[in-house]
Amino acid sequence: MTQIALTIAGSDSGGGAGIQADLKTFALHCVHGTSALTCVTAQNTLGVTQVEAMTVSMVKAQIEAVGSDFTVNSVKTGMLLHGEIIEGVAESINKFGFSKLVVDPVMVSRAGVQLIDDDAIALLTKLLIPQAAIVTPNRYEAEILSGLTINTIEEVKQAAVAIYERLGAKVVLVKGGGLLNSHRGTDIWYDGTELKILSEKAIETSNTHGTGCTLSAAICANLALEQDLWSSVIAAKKYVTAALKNFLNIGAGNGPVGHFFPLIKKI
Ligand SMILES: Nc1ncnc2c1ncn2[C@@H]1O[C@H](COP(=O)(O)OP(=O)(O)OP(=O)(O)O)[C@@H](O)[C@H]1O
Ligand SMILES: Cc1ncc(CO)c(N)n1
Repeated sequence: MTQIALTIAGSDSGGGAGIQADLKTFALHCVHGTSALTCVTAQNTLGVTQVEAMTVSMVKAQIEAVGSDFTVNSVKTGMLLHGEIIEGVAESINKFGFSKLVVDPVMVSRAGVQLIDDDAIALLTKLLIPQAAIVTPNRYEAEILSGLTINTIEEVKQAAVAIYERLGAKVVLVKGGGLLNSHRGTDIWYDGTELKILSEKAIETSNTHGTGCTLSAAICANLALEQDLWSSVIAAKKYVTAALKNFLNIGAGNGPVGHFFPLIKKI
């Protein structure tokens, strides 16, 4: 049987993050990838130079086209840009009752660039995070969502608990890529009862563009393949770590992870 995943996210012209990272990740998991594009970024390894939103009606029409024709096994959201797009996406998600929902609350990139309007943060928090099976903020997004400052692993844990308690998230996975050197491979899971540490040795590279999108897309793909949430996260962490080890040294800035490593290398 063919499993189908849907990504609702922005385009990265450089191909390392956003919808391009998601579709590659779905493909490498043998999951049929579908997409609803929210915005287009002119972006490369050096940064974002321009952003243009899709209309809300076009975003909803894409979700409608996919949801009305296919059995969608899982969904992820990425860069949503505006409050109006978030409202439209939340409406469409409710309409189709997508239950295996991964919300990557894309607000600030690892490079510290804001990727969402200020007023959209409150709507993301109100309309999407409570619907999600799992929410996957990076260090900076976790600071915004929890209102806490994060420098240490202890503070990552406090932020994960705060996001769970304040925002009604079912499971919170705070990603540690933006932490200090030795903690860069450490993520924290909190599900209301247990705090779990997912730790991989930090990889020495600046070619980390798209790690967050890739992790959430891999979780989404594993959910589509009917793995439970914890197994999906463990397997996704393995995939992103291997993709990072096989980073692509392209462009003048921070290159992307190598999504297609299973096809070319044995690791
Ligand atoms: N240098 C590194 N070594 C090992 N693991 C890393 C490294 N950088 C990131 N990771 C892992 O990659 C995953 C994504 O985390 P990260 O904090 O980079 O997300 P992000 O900021 O949303 O990424 P991006 O904005 O580039 O898409 C996490 O599992 C994190 O632990
Ligand atoms: C389109 C897009 N989505 C997400 C991110 C976060 O890495 C990015 N840089 N660009």
